Amino acid sequence: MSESPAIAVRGLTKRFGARTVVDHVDLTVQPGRICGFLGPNGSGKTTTLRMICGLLIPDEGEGEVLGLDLRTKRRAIKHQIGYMTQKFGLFSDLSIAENLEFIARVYRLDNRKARVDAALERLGLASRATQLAGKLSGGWKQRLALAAAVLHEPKILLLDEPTAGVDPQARREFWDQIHALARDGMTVLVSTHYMDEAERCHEIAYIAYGVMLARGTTDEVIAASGLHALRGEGPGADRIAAEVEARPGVDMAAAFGTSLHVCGSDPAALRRAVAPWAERIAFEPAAPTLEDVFIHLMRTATDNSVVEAA
Ligand SMILES: Nc1ncnc2c1ncn2[C@@H]1O[C@H](COP(=O)(O)OP(=O)(O)OP(=O)(O)O)[C@@H](O)[C@H]1O
Repeated sequence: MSESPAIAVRGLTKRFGARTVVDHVDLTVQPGRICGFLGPNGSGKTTTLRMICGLLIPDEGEGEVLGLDLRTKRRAIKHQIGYMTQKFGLFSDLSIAENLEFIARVYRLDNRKARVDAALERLGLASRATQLAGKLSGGWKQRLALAAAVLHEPKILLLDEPTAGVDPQARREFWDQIHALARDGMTVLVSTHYMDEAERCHEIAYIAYGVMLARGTTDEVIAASGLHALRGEGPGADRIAAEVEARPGVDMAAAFGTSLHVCGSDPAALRRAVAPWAERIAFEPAAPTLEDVFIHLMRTATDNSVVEAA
């Protein structure tokens, strides 16, 4: 397919004072794709997303968003962005429909009734339209926030940790909605700390301390990490994580239930590391997880926040 990318940015950089919080980030995302941003707290995920969407001016870098020049067409780009922030404001004593109507009026949208009805329908809110927003559970509130973010039918949706504190069922339903929007052609950028959410993205970008360290589908990111893992089962396997992790060749070891998950870059060194326990604990090759990769990347990245403290 020769479709132009929804987002194609190069060398995006942002500094706050002496500190570079986003350092020459490149990113290309095709239309209708869901791209997840992961990384430690304060790593520049939100700042990167906000620059890409024209909400923040980069200090360096260039690119096109929806075919528009990021440096000169930020206003036009912003009009085509829907942004759901970590904290969204709802009027708790207005109903779901009234909240959406209010937002439509504030943003001076045309065809307000049709837009509100379409958003209610699209996000499965129609049957609850008259319910007061203040009485909604966390999951439904997120859904209302999502409806508000897409009311103007943006081409790009920006979600900043959209399901923090929401239960697994509501999270799953929320993500079904995100996929439905992407199927209709919306490009979605989402920051998250949840592995299950990362796995629901078409592709992910891992940013640590402003630098993009990994990019691709989850399988590609895991394969590119070069990590290997072992799973240990046997008496006391869940109690030796700290000892195993202290051995050379082990990146990390953690108990999962009664078993032990061990991971590192060199399979032979991993085997040597667990040899002292091999008589009572059976170690079998296991698939490294996305979490293994992220922890590995985080530990090998340089924390630039110390500059700030200096
Ligand atoms: N307007 C600002 N002025 C100064 N520093 C800022 C500003 N906005 C963000 N920062 C700093 O830049 C760094 C990156 O912040 P950002 O919110 O992009 O990180 P993040 O990866 O989204 O973090 P989290 O996962 O905690 O949401 C942080 O140290 C933050 O304190």
